[in-house]
Amino acid sequence: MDPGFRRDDDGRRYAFPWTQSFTAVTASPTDTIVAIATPPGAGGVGIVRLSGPAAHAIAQALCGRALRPRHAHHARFRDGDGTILDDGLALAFAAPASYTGEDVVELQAHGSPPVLQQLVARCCALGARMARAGEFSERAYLNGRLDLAQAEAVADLIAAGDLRAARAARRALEGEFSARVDALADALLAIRVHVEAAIDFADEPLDTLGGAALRAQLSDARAQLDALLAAAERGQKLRDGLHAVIVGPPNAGKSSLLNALAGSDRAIVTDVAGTTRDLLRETVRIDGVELTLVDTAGLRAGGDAIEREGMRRARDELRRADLALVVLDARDPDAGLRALAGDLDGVPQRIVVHNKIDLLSAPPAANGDALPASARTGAGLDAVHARLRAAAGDDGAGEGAFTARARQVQALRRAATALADADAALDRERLELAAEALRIGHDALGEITGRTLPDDLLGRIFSTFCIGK
Ligand SMILES: Nc1nc2c(c(=O)[nH]1)N(C=O)[C@@H](CNc1ccc(C(=O)N[C@@H](CCC(=O)O)C(=O)O)cc1)CN2
Ligand SMILES: Nc1nc2c(ncn2[C@@H]2O[C@H](COP(=O)(O)OP(=O)(O)OP(=O)(O)O)[C@@H](O)[C@H]2O)c(=O)[nH]1
Ligand SMILES: [Mg+2]
Repeated sequence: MDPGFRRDDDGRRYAFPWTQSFTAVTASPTDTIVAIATPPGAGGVGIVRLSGPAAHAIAQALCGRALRPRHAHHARFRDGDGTILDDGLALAFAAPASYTGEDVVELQAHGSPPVLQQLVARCCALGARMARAGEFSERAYLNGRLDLAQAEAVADLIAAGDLRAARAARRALEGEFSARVDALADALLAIRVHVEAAIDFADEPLDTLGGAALRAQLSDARAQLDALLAAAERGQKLRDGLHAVIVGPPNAGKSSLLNALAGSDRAIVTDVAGTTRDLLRETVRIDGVELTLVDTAGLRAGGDAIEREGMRRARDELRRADLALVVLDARDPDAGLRALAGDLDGVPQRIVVHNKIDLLSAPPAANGDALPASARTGAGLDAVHARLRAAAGDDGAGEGAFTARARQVQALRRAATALADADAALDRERLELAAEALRIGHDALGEITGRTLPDDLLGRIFSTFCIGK
């Protein structure tokens, strides 16, 4: 049913083989690439990875023996003059059964940066060249081992800041996102075939050509696409983590609260109203969940040119926020809230903190949803933590969530617009227009998995990966 894909023994999906439109991009790379695959710095073990047709010959020269694929060999890695660079494990994979789909060798040496660099240099002397960022995964993609969404999920997995994001990237890597995109693309293909066939019977009304079934299929596809778009939008947030912006009137204690939540003296705190001007971003982890906190300039009328620019940046940041952490002076919270006027409109979530409760003569009265706290004494901060944690955990990390990228969300939006256009064209029995809109929608979906791709996109995507990945 889906000839573009096969499954491996574990049931993992691989895009294979590539469709016709794709061969132009897959001109087979013939050079052998090398890179340090482990992170920079000293470590217990460091891995140098080779991929390409000369990988086995280069490794054989280094190790002084042939390597049996998929067996670990303990070997001495030697320089050109016979000097021992290191001893370690060599592991060979024969094409196509490897990560990249090419011949691959791993030299697992001691994790010493100068040793690893020398091993790379020796591989280059033997005919390899240094890999570009993301080039191993790019080859895995070009060889049909991973589709594009899966390759991007590899990079997202590596970059995941917490376990939730890592799990969601794993699901995208397993192909859950790709499978839903492909199912939708298949449905669109069937609809396109139907419309193209109907065009050939131009004098018949659509009704007599199975029009009702066609319209039902299209409306079904649109509903599926909307659900996928919503899931991908949540997936984008999962990848990026919750973006919480601290706002409030000057001097309310926003910077003090940032410092208290971050557990360090990041922001300047003074009793001068208008201390903070620039945005200050800090990544904090609460119970293993990562979120970004942004401290901003206090919002009020007036102020000098610098402060006004600070407020402009604060409002700008607030428009992109997932959550506003509103800090008010507990001694007069209502005045503070009034000063924020319409600034909080359109922010999806908010947590209101009444700060400086240590200055109140009586304990604070319950005040709606607001959390009484003191950035100075730490009172009430546990509740602020808990609310932030709940907000960050409530952004789609549930069962079945997968990471997605802006590129993918945009492609889904283009597809949704195209399907709406197709529907409108069918309303007016404009079959050619509908066919064209369906083609645009189909292509947009193909861009996500990389089955149909504008030329310049590949390089841009893989260049954001790490070297050695
Ligand atoms: N040492 C090491 N660990 C690693 C990697 C690696 O490259 N080296 N990986 C790098 O990202 C990840 C694992 N990814 C891999 C994916 C496919 C194959 C592979 O050899 N695939 C063959 C055989 C499949 C099998 O026997 O199960 C194939 O698909 O045909 C290897 C690693 C994580 N751990
Ligand atoms: N007593 C008391 N003082 C606090 C508390 N939180 C902050 N302050 C003080 O309030 C003053 C202003 O604190 P900041 O954290 O700089 O306030 P801000 O909201 O960042 O102010 P701007 O950056 O100017 O908008 C400083 O003198 C802080 O020490 C608190 O919980 N209790
Ligand atoms: Mg401040």
